[in-house]
Amino acid sequence: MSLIATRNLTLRIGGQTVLRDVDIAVERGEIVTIVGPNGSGKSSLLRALIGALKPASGTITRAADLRIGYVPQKLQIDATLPLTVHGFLNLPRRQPRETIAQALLQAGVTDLAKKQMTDLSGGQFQRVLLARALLNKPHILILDEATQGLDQPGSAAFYRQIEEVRRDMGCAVLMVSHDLHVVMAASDRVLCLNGHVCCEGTPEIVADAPEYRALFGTGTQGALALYRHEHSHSHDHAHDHGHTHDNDHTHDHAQGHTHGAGCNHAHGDQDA
Ligand SMILES: Nc1ncnc2c1ncn2[C@@H]1O[C@H](COP(=O)(O)OP(=O)(O)OP(=O)(O)O)[C@@H](O)[C@H]1O
Repeated sequence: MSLIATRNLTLRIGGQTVLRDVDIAVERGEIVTIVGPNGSGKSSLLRALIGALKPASGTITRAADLRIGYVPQKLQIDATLPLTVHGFLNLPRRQPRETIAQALLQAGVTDLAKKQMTDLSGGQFQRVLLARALLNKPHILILDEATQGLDQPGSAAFYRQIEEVRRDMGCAVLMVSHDLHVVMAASDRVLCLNGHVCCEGTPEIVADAPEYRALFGTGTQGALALYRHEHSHSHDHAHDHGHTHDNDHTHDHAQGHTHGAGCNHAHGDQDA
């Protein structure tokens, strides 16, 4: 059984249909990325999955006792409010010190506990949000454009952390991202949304799909190929999708046609 799945999910906000007849499913341990233009319903879909938005029609099925860790797109913290990272992670419920330490470790920010939330850099802030989402040891992590505002090395580092979390905790990851060439390479499956599911499959299949190209053009192809090389490793999946691994280990060096963009990305990725 899937961790979470929708069937003919239709969402309406303020009388407007923002998503129509969406069928998606996330399986244990896989990383699925949702891409799509602004206003295509990505955040709304995530909000429905976490139970914050009621479907107009269709169903959402969650595995029994499913624990979800959610990283929102934005979170405003009052700049005048003194609040340490440790204090923030104790909201709204007090957590054992050990649990907080473990979550900070998994998010790659062990040294931030005593810092003020308002003193964090954008990248540190996102990792603290990630730590918060990890507190309840989720079966699935749901991230809504978690790297918004980060530079490319920062984004690449963040996604690598996500891959590490997946490896260590075995959780599935469902994320929305605009960092197409970075995130697609870190994903087992990509889903392209535009009011409905336009296309889905491995990053390569989606990048080649006419529907995807019509929305995003072909600009990410080279960097994408380079990233497949950078990320060529085996995942410890609790399950295996034949269709998601076909191209995982294609090691064609893409430097020839990706050099300009690819060097920066690869550098950021390795430094992280
Ligand atoms: N609270 C709201 N009130 C009114 N309309 C909303 C609200 N939230 C979302 N919408 C509308 O629903 C549609 C889908 O928005 P959504 O935020 O899900 O898209 P998105 O793909 O996540 O966009 P972006 O990439 O810009 O974050 C848009 O037309 C948006 O204007």
